[in-house]
Amino acid sequence: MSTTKGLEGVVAAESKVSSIIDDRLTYVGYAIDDLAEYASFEEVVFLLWNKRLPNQAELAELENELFENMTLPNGVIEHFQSYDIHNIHPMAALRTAISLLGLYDPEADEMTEEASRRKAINLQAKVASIVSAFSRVRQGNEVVQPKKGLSYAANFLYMLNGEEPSELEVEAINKALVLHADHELNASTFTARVCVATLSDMYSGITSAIGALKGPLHGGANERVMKMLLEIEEIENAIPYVKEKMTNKEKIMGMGHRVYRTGDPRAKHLKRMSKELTEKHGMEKWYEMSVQIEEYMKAEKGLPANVDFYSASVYHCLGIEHDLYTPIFAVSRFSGWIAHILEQYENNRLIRPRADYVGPHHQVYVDISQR
Ligand SMILES: CC(=O)SCCNC(=O)CCNC(=O)[C@H](O)C(C)(C)COP(=O)(O)OP(=O)(O)OC[C@H]1O[C@@H](n2cnc3c(N)ncnc32)[C@H](O)[C@@H]1OP(=O)(O)O
Ligand SMILES: O=C([O-])CC(=O)C(=O)O
Repeated sequence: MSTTKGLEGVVAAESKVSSIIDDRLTYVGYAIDDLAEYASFEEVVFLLWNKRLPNQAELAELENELFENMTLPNGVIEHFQSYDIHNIHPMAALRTAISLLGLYDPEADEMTEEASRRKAINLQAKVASIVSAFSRVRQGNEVVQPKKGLSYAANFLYMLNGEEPSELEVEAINKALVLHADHELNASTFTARVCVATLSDMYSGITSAIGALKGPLHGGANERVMKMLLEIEEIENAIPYVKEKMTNKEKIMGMGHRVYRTGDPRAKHLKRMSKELTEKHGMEKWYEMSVQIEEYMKAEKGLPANVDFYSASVYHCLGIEHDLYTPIFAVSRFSGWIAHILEQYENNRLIRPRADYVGPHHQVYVDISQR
């Protein structure tokens, strides 16, 4: 048997959700550049789940359903209060909270289209509330209820900070949510599909996917990009810092990608946003430092920046706690995971590859007293 380490280049599913062809990303055939420029996150959610853009009435209905389902069961908030929250990573808390949420849903194992749709709304609505409630509880603040009339992005910031966000803040978060929503068969989406291909339930699929997104080679990279920028501290330290990392064979977070060769088409949108926000907040050094790292890695190693790279300085300017960066990624990616889970259910077959056994053969069992 031949193996492909990391399944590189292996085509493991057919999908109508998103595509990466010649380094161009589309959601259901719509260019990411257009969606990032013009679409609300709710429109993208509708697109990914229904494979078409909504009309006004359909969009209003989805917005309302998401709003109506944002309030969390008390048990989820109480569970945040039940452990040493300061020593818990919010991705671990989110993973457990979603699993817990499944226990409150009498239809968790129901497989009808209608039940799946209700679960999809429930999960997408509540993930923003869970991430913000975790942060509020950790800071010793009251959990904030969503506000009618605000968009999903605005409500997320409102529940997080307890005050209505500015237009620029909403634009930044909406754009980030649109850009992170789906990405073909990335590691966490694949994980979700493998899980539900056993005909397990949607809560299990999403919980598994959160676990995969949490890792630093995937969604966990954005938090580490900010950690790196803070360690670098001043612009003149950037290149020596990167050179030393490369000499030590350490990876530069936010750089490189399994699929993109010329560059990640999402990065330029976040780069623009980073420039605008860092200038507005007098934090230009984070942007300038990032540009230097990006240019060095491209020129010296041929490695382009990925979506995680500039999102770090964007979120930093919005005053978001650094360990919430990956949970924000998850808030957005729920939409893609759900779209893929629905697609998997529609045309399911168990996903079960083989392993090339490379261990010893013909071992003779020896009694424990003789070992
Ligand atoms: C949303 C997302 O998930 S985007 C990705 C987020 N992850 C990161 O930003 C973490 C940093 N990047 C990486 O670790 C990788 O580029 C990945 C995981 C994204 C892709 O990995 P793979 O396709 O498996 O590439 P792999 O890790 O095998 O790297 C190939 C070569 O490029 C080098 N390389 C790849 N990425 C980096 C990096 N960020 N910094 C330094 N060197 C790198 C590797 O060291 C390796 O070099 P070698 O052939 O001399 O040993
Ligand atoms: O596709 C990947 O491997 C990782 C990625 O960029 C994403 O999930 O957005």
